Amino acid sequence: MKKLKFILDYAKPDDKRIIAIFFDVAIYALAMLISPLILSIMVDNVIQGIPADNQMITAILQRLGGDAHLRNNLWIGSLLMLAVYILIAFGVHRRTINCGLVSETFAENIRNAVYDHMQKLPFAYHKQKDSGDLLQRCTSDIDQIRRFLASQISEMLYSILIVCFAAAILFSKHAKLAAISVVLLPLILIASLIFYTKSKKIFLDCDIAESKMMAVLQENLNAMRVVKAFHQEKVEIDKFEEKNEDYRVKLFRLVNALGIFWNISDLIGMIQILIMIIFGIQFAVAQQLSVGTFFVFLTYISMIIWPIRQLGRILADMGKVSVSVTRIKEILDEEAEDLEAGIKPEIIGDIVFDHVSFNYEDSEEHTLNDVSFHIEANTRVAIMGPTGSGKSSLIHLLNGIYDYKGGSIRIDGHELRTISKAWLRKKVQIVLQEPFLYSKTIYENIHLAASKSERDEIIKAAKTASIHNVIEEFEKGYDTEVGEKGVTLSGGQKQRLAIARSLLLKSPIVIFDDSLSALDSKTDAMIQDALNQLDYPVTTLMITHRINTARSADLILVLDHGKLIQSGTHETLIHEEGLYKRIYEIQSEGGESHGE
Ligand SMILES: Nc1ncnc2c1ncn2[C@@H]1O[C@H](COP(=O)(O)OP(=O)(O)OP(=O)(O)O)[C@@H](O)[C@H]1O
Repeated sequence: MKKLKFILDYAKPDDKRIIAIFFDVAIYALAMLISPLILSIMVDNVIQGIPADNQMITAILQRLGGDAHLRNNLWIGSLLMLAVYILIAFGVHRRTINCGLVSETFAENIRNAVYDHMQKLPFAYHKQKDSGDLLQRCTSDIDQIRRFLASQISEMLYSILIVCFAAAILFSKHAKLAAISVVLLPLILIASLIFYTKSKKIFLDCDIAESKMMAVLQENLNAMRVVKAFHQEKVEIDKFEEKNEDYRVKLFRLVNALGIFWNISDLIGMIQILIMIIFGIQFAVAQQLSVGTFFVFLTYISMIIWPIRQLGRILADMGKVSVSVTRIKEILDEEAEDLEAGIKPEIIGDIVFDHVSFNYEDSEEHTLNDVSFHIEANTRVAIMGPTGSGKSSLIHLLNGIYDYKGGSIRIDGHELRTISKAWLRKKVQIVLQEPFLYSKTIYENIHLAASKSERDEIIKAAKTASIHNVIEEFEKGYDTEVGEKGVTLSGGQKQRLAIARSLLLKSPIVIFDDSLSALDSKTDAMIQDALNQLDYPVTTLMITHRINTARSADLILVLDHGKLIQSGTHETLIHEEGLYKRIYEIQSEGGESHGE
């Protein structure tokens, strides 16, 4: 019931639309039931001249000019049949449109709701979740419900109307033959229910096999660079073929099971029709049944068998819809981040870490352990340390992507947790090591977060990031498309574009997450000079493995295993026994240690 309410909440069908669907299905079912009746009247009462045993039929025949007139003008009967067929087409057409409107409205609303909600979920949620699974929930699961709304619900209604009315008409015409005509139908119903209950696992296996195949495909497309670099084409092809083969086998099992079910139910259905024909002929010979009524029996029984065979299918689909609703609800039930809650103070950029500790949800160990330091506003800080020492984790605490577990982080004296996340993320910019660029123009990519910026501000930011000259060399300059549709930028060019994008916001705190790593020393130095000459105060934090980048910093923080093991300036640290001095010595000898 809750799940139905969930579907209706998003489908938002108004009462008029629901009434219209009932009306369309009723017209369709009625017309389907009337057409064999007209044929039967034509055969019995018009062509054979047998008097009608029903007052209403007699009255209608008389209104149309009487049996003799109709016999001489058979086109009148044909015209009536045509009108009924037009009614059937009208009912089906209207039903498709109205059900389509409800199902498509549902799909659009739920897609928007899920997408909207996913944007507001914390980064930690996205990090934990498999993106392929999320994608499947947003596409296949929604489509499963959409298809059910588009066809199965009206089909169910149609089946109920047809089965009830056809059975009632048959029993009113010839109760004995009617009873004989439905004697095997419970068998078909039972076969259908058993089949769809038993085959649930086969359906599920198919879905799982398909999603595994899609996961390999998705991973392969994302990792194409690694595949090529390590010559893994053959391994990848084998991996895909294995999953594809598994999917084919599961699908074949399903097709096979479906084939067996359809054949068995076809056979029972045909035996049922045969039984009806044998008894019907006997009743006809005994003058207890007219040819027209016999024809009505034949048509109605075929019409009843189909919905009964389908019932199991509809129930199985209802099971799948229920699973899909649960999977979509799981996303929507996740608690969204309240980005606006909190204070919005002016920020200059004074940062204090006071005995800060942090660990990820899925990890018991401290990623950062009792880290304390003070960064004065408008200074430049280098963060160094071996890989996995906690550098990136530390900076992600600073813009509220993750929440610290112990201690206190204060920006300009304000406890970080009390500051609105939306506000904080405007004030603390992170330039990632591997920045993401949209498939848009260079201009739009830089312009992204600071939509109000003028063109000259964009050019100024690009100059500071030492990318302006490169952009100018492209034929379309700032209007050059990047990504899938356009030029491919080098790692260093992407980093510089991302730096320009971040600088445009003029945030008081800018963090470079090893985002100068793909630049040569000359460009690195040029950017640092430009940063020193910014016409507004900015506190800069740079994660780096290079002594050359760190040496001019006002403060160098050295992390190891989540602890702050050294802090000071280049001059003090090279005279102190420790990791910094070792890295310095190795890099001075000509090599570049990456802090290992
Ligand atoms: N999302 C996550 N969930 C669980 N553990 C994580 C997550 N991200 C990082 N870690 C773990 O936290 C520790 C610190 O990682 P972090 O990325 O902060 O190190 P780092 O110093 O920036 O390393 P690198 O120089 O290689 O980027 C590592 O042991 C890492 O495996």
